[in-house]
Amino acid sequence: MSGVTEKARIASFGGKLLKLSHNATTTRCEMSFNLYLPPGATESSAAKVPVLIYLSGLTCTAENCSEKGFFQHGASKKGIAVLYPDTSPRGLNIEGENDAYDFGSGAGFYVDATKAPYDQGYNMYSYVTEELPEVVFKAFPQLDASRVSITGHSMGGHGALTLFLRNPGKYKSVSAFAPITNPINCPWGQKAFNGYFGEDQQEKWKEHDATELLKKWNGPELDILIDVGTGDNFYKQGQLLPENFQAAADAAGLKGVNIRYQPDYDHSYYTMATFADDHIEHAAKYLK
Ligand SMILES: N[C@@H](CCC(=O)N[C@@H](CS)C(=O)NCC(=O)O)C(=O)O
Repeated sequence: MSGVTEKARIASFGGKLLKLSHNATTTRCEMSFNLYLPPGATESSAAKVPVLIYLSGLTCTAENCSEKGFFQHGASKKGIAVLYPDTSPRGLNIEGENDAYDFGSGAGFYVDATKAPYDQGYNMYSYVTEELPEVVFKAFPQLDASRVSITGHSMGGHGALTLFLRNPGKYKSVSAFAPITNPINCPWGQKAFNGYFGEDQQEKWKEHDATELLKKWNGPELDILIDVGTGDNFYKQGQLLPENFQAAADAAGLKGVNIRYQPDYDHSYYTMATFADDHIEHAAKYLK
């Protein structure tokens, strides 16, 4: 596999979960990622397999969702590969990068930092939209680069929504679990954008804010599935702000934002595991 090191191959729901790594240029370090290949998705398979990218939340690596998100269950049935990237560069030795759970390591926020010192490698936007797919599609010719969807949780839900809304047509569909939908107006987002862009870069902040991006959307009709648990403490604390996202859609006359408030569900992977099949089904409508 060109440039990709395989560290483990684990049988899962009839397919294989591969634990992989590669040396990334954009993030200036070795990046780990996981890839689920559904049954039959071998190099010699006649038909190529579409891909769903799952972006994880704060503190996560590629492992969290692979181990307990239950995406492989639906992906196996639908014949969809799942790509699980890491959430930040690792070990760059930037001062302070390991000091907090919500900034730096494990908290790349799917942006390209422009403020020093984080501009030295914190480029998760370019990594996820360009470098990682390039590496993966080269190493795994059984995957179909023309059929890619995106989903994610919390910070990764913000990543999924913003990558989709910034790149009309690049992803066939988008969905999210408990996404940070209006980072410029919540503590997590403000801390991250302050550190990665700088306080004086408000226009730049808006370029990575799903609610702001929605206001300017002029792509095809939307069909966005979002699940938020009413028992989610981060929702209750105003970190996710799905009402702002819905209000922006309504004000812009955009149909197709389907936010489901799931009674009692919290911010944990019990929620992803419960609704993963629905999100696979949503992606499959556009990938198959
Ligand atoms: N560690 C943080 C919580 C961070 C958190 O809940 N992270 C979510 C994503 S935003 C997560 O998926 N954590 C890892 C897990 O549950 O496996 C805290 O103590 O408040």
